[in-house]
Amino acid sequence: MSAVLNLRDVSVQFGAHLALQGVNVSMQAGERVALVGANGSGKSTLLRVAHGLLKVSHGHVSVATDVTQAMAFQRPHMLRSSVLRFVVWGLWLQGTPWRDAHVRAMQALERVGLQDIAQRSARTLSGGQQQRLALARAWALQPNFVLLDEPTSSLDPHAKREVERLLAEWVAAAEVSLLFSSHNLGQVKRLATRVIYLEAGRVLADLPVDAFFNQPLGESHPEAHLFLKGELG
Ligand SMILES: Nc1ncnc2c1ncn2[C@@H]1O[C@H](COP(=O)(O)OP(=O)(O)OP(=O)(O)O)[C@@H](O)[C@H]1O
Repeated sequence: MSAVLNLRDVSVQFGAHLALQGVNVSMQAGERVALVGANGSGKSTLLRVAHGLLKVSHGHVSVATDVTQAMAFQRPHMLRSSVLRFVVWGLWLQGTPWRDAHVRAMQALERVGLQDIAQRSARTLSGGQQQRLALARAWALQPNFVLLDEPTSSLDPHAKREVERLLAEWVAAAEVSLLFSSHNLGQVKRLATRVIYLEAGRVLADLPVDAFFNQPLGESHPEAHLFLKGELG
């Protein structure tokens, strides 16, 4: 297996605040890694660093050269455009010719069940539809490394299940590596192969998913243990 992502001793500073501190993470191709931790623990920052959107203040980041990345954001920024255009635009930026981009965008919209509203303004979509649109946009790029920032946050239970089902289908059908943040520990159990627990910008636990949930973490990782108890209790 080869590393798709390697963060070595990475720190990110915003003013006086350290959002990430001495983070070491190496991800192999095909891994599905969940980032968990309280609000403000650094999950989104780590995702943005991995996607090259944020420069690190210290340390080193490398991404394998054969990797095609796509990221879907927690609150996707909807352009003043149609649903279809929103997806086409991502492909066009990637260098896909306009006509091919249209075909692939429609396929991606069908995949997430938005084909019937392809001409609607993206801004008029519900939260769940916007999350599905963000997935379609990422999907259309045919990435082999997908980064998702809380893919089902603020969705109702039905929409949550629906988006999660799409995600599970996607990662099962394609050889993709997945790095995602989530506050939904059930979802983490269902989708992840490995869990990284962050607190105040530091990695406090980095374990296979079974070990994270089943091992008594109390002695080895007291903070992660308390977090789990709080979230599950
Ligand atoms: N652009 C920025 N400028 C200043 N501070 C920032 C910026 N982005 C993030 N931070 C701070 O860095 C810390 C980590 O933020 P981050 O968004 O990575 O946390 P998170 O774990 O994703 O939180 P949440 O669960 O609420 O999404 C927070 O204290 C946040 O306020």
